[in-house]
Amino acid sequence: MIPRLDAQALVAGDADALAQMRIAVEEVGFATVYNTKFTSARMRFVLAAYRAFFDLPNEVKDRVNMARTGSNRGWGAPQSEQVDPDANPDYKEVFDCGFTLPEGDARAALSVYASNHWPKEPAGFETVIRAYYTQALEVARGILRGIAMSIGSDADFFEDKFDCPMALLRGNYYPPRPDWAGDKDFGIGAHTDYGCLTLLATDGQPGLEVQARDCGDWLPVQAPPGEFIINFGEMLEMWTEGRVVATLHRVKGGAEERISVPLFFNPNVETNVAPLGSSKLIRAGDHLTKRYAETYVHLQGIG
Ligand SMILES: O=C(O)CCC(=O)C(=O)O
Ligand SMILES: [Fe+2]
Repeated sequence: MIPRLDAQALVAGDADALAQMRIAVEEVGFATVYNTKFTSARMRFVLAAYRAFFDLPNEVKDRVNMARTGSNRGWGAPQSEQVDPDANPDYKEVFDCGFTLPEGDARAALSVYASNHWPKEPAGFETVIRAYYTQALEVARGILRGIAMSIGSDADFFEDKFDCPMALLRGNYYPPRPDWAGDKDFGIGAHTDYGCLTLLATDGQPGLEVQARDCGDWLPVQAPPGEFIINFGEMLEMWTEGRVVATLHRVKGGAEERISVPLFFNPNVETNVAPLGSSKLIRAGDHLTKRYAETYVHLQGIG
């Protein structure tokens, strides 16, 4: 069973919500979350902006193709990412944007803080997506407070490690599963997310499957617009000495097209995500750069 959490109760430190979060982080690796500040109408508006972008002809989207850059901002065409080395490149397409550092911050030279590539059309796309980015970061910060409390840490343990987060906001567009697709073809192949917390909005279409940790079965997970799916990534698993679990998930895809919008809430580049209490150093930026270089086809071999 995937826990279903009340976001506001969680942020307020409500004991039941924290107990459920603890099950989510330690046993399941996933949860769904309701009662955030996002209404279903607001989320439909954001999803519609992504849909309008993905509906453009490929020649138009190609003007912001990330493949011509050394980073991951802009459009990623179908087959531009291979999250599972044992599967074929994913048949989804994506649009990625990231964090803008304060003026003059020297970290702007790093690819994990690369400048965004905004398309000129659809009209208003940049404004809508930037506003969502800012609001989604706030929701993710609140959930991270809840995670910290649920595992017995200070509520603000993560705060200063996420003030300039390498947070990546993605729109995923899954066309109907192509008729040529075989056993090794996925909308997105089986993977764990690279960072700490993923806040995932979807258009309500089914498609996401999560691998049950006990029996290995693939369980469907769904949330309507206005509710979110959350999961925990590799950095948080390392950082908490395996107490928080990063769980495999995938999208095989079905007869209907589908849009999902994950916010990958990754910490500041310099954060040490080595197991707490160990004397090791694992820089968050190094882990993220390595995983990007493994999975984005145009970055393979870089990093
Ligand atoms: O589309 C989904 O539901 C999941 C997407 C996902 O796992 C990802 O983008 O990392
Ligand atoms: Fe994922």
